Amino acid sequence: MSHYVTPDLCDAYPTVRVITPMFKNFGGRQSFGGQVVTVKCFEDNSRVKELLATDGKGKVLVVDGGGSLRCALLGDLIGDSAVKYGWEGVVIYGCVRDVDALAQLDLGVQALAAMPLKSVRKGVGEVGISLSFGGVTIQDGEYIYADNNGVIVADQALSMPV
Ligand SMILES: O=C([O-])CC(=O)C(=O)O
Repeated sequence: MSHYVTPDLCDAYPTVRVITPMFKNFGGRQSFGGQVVTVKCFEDNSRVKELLATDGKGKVLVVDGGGSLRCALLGDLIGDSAVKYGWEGVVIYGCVRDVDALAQLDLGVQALAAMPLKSVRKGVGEVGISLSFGGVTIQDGEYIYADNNGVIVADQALSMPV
């Protein structure tokens, strides 16, 4: 696990794309980053559950949940699965629940808010497509870095300046 400081990355790589500040840290990792896997789903976390039960080493799942504040797309059970499968973290343009448990996990989690209701699971959602939220477009396979200062996207892997 690498430690990333997004202000230092922004200074070192002026072309990074900075997502509009709106995410909060809910995970046990204060800083995380990796190669992006994209998923777009609205109030249905079927794809999130499936993906976080596949190998995630070096990867961050980026979920465009349409900004819905009406249900959570991730909780402690799916969070446990993400840890088991080696994911670096999850960035959710939407909500999470079981936040006290998420805070104990060796996983980065950034989302808009906590929400106690679960989502439906009807198998609806698209994987690997281009996402746009927070003023930024994110492609599957790009790189994302997050800490308590913000969330940034780059088309190449970044390393901390020495
Ligand atoms: O099961 C869900 O839909 C979300 C959740 O609460 C969990 O991951 O524990």
